[in-house]
Amino acid sequence: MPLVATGLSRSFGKHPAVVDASLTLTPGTITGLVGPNGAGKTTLLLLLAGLLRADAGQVRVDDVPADSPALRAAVGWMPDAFGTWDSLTPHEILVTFARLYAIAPNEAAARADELLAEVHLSEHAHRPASELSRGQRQRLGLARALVHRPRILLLDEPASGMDPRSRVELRDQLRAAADAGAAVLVSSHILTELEEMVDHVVLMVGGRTRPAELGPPGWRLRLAGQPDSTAQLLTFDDDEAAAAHLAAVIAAGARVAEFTRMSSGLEQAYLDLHADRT
Ligand SMILES: Nc1ncnc2c1ncn2[C@@H]1O[C@H](COP(=O)(O)OP(=O)(O)OP(=O)(O)O)[C@@H](O)[C@H]1O
Repeated sequence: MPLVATGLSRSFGKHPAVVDASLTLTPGTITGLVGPNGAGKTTLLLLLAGLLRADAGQVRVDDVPADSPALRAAVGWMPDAFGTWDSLTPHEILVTFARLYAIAPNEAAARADELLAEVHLSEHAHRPASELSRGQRQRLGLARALVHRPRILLLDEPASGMDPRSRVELRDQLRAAADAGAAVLVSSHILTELEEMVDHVVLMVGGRTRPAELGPPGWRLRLAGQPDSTAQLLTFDDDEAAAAHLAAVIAAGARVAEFTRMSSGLEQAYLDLHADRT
């Protein structure tokens, strides 16, 4: 278990932003962090990254209490908006961060080239970062987070501002990081997208964490000529079971006009939070 957080709390003045939050990040898995605006997700990510001090609770990595410098060396952190040094180029920015993580100069330059190719910014490698679009900045932020091959990867709304192709690539990049042994935590409001990306979900509401119990996904089946309101809602354990049911319905002579995978278990779990946005 590389990262176990227990009882983390943090207030800003009298306002409790994170209250007794606990979670475990396991190597090789991607965990989603989901909650309404103001739920405390960013504050929790900052506590986990060692970038904000907790009022109470602790973070242990490999069962050793993680003090901030040790934690920061193990963590790759991608904020929701990546602020660049605009007078530097993306290549210089990545080399600078690599050097801060004590990567040797030659290796740092090679790693920067490799990551810029991976996030499709090679063309921009040697132009000022001020020329990057918002989505391109996000991709540079991802490269920055990966530069030292962190064992723990924390990403705050990484897909925001990215175009659809970049989002698909992001999903593949996070899976590759997990397959290489990283423990990944990613916050997002885009539940369908998140569900395709993650292995587990932690819900957050009012500063508190709770594990999400996701039901099986639902399918909607509508026959030709049926009004929308009479469509059947069905649940299946997996795609195979859904496909078998569809085949049987058609074989029995039904004229199926629509067979659609519906809102995910995650979306329902989120709506069940009944949470007020703050
Ligand atoms: N630096 C700060 N000073 C004062 N209050 C803060 C500060 N940072 C966050 N808060 C408050 O703490 C609460 C949690 O904020 P946080 O940014 O962690 O939420 P979030 O879940 O990331 O929200 P969003 O989905 O909108 O990004 C909010 O009520 C916010 O107003």
